[in-house]
Amino acid sequence: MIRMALSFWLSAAAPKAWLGSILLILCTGLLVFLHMHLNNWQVGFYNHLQQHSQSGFYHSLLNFASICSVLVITSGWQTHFKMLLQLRWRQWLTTEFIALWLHNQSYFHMRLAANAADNPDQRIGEDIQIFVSHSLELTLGLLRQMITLCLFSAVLWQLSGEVTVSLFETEIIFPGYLVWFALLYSVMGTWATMQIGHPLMLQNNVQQSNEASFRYGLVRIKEYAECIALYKGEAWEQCSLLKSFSNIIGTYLAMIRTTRNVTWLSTAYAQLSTVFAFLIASPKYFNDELQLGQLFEIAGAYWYVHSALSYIIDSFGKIAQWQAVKNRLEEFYLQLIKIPQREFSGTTLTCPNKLTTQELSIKSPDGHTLVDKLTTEVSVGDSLLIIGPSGCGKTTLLQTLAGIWPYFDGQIFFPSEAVVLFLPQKPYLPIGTLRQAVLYPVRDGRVAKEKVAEVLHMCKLSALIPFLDTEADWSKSLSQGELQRLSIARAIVHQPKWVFLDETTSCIDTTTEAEMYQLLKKTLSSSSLISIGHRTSLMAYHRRVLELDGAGGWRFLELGQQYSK
Ligand SMILES: Nc1ncnc2c1ncn2[C@@H]1O[C@H](COP(=O)(O)OP(=O)(O)OP(=O)(O)O)[C@@H](O)[C@H]1O
Repeated sequence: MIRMALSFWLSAAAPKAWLGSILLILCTGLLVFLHMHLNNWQVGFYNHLQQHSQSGFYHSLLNFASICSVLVITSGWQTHFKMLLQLRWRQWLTTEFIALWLHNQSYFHMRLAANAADNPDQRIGEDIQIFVSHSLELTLGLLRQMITLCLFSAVLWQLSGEVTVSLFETEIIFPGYLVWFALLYSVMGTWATMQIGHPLMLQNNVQQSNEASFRYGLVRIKEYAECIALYKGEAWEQCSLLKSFSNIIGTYLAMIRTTRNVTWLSTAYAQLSTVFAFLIASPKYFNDELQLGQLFEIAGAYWYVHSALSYIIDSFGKIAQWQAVKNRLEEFYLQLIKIPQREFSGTTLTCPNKLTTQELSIKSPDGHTLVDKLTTEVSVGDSLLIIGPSGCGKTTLLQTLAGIWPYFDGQIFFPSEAVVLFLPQKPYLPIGTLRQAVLYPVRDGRVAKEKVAEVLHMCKLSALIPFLDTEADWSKSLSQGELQRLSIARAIVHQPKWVFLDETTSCIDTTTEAEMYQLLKKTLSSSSLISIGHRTSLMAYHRRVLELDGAGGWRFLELGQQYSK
């Protein structure tokens, strides 16, 4: 995941990425340098105070003002460059993930996969944003602390001088003893924090999933508002939502406990460290080896070295959250790049003017055989009706022909170079104008408005013509029958050479259904028609009928033979 995310700096957006990064690093380095100046400034300031030098005091304040003004301006620019780089990185990463998700119909295949990554919407929408912002914040923080550590360790080493410890009549000299104290103190603190705080990483991961599931539950109520209202299922939905929310509460309570323990440790650690430097440097001060200004300079340098070394402790919450979203994105990314490489035993080849299957066997995800060794051929202009009991695999057969169902053996020769249109069982309309809905999935407006209006009129949808340019979520306001007739209008507008209809007229009365099929036959006279349906009346519009029995068996019915199911 990290390697994938870092390829932003090698992508087409690399010039902007590098420019932003360099400016950000320069600002960060300059800020540390200015903080070092401020620490050094303390020497003169406190010494002037100690010596009651008023002119020296004012001179120090003037110096302070000039350092601070550069610091303020640099801080502003650092924030600006950081946010800009965050935005560009997120934009690039989101575009990559959307492309991967939609590429090779991975969004569909992922639904079939066992242990598929949950809530891809949250992973693309929110996890990427957190990943990018935390990655930048943590990297910049690390960089800042490393520069701080290098600069201030040198200062502290010089200021510490040497201490001599007598051990068994041997004198041991420790140079830079304050640096060693800071190192020891921080290593102990970091180790203790990791011990206490490590559950936070897993808890963050679980909480991201809980939040996503809860949000999904809320969205489903919006989506299925009509069904829930008709069933009066409010109590059930409320119970289900509260149950989902109780998972959030449970994990959050565990997070509160872990965070409280980490806070106890980190606060005690930070408070102790403020007096620690004074404590170890004070003997020299009381022996008049140091002035007050120098004592403050040592304490300041110690504080910077100590805070650089305590980076993991200070950023622990952020690191835990970053780790959680990184894992979630990694899991999602691995599934997305593996799906197109999955091994299928069946093959689909291109063949002009003919749809052929050779020994085509289709299985359900749990291994149940739906169709066994189907061999058939449909020529251009021909028509075929597929029938069979509910759940026998009719839709799955169509999905296999369309190339989106992976569990099949045998060979399919599919006329994919010709214009092919699948009208699925559940009509789908994108959010937009009614004209866009009819033209879907074509985006451009090559088809004239008058032509679309004429087709709507043919499909008995004249009442919708005035709304052709009205934007709405049309699938919410149209009836199921209207949606199905709109699908037929779509087929007429696109003029496919092959049209597959999966129970496309199941919600339409038989008289209108007959009219729609006659219309299709007339307007798509040279096209092949492959339909799925339960009504025997549909047989009249197809030359052949294929019956599936759901246990793998299949047969072609003779014309006029009664459908027994
Ligand atoms: N995404 C899926 N995951 C698991 N099982 C599935 C999936 N899609 C279909 N199936 C199973 O495959 C079998 C065939 O389903 P399919 O939708 O093809 O039946 P059908 O004949 O079209 O039914 P109907 O006439 O009711 O629409 C069913 O048992 C169904 O549960």
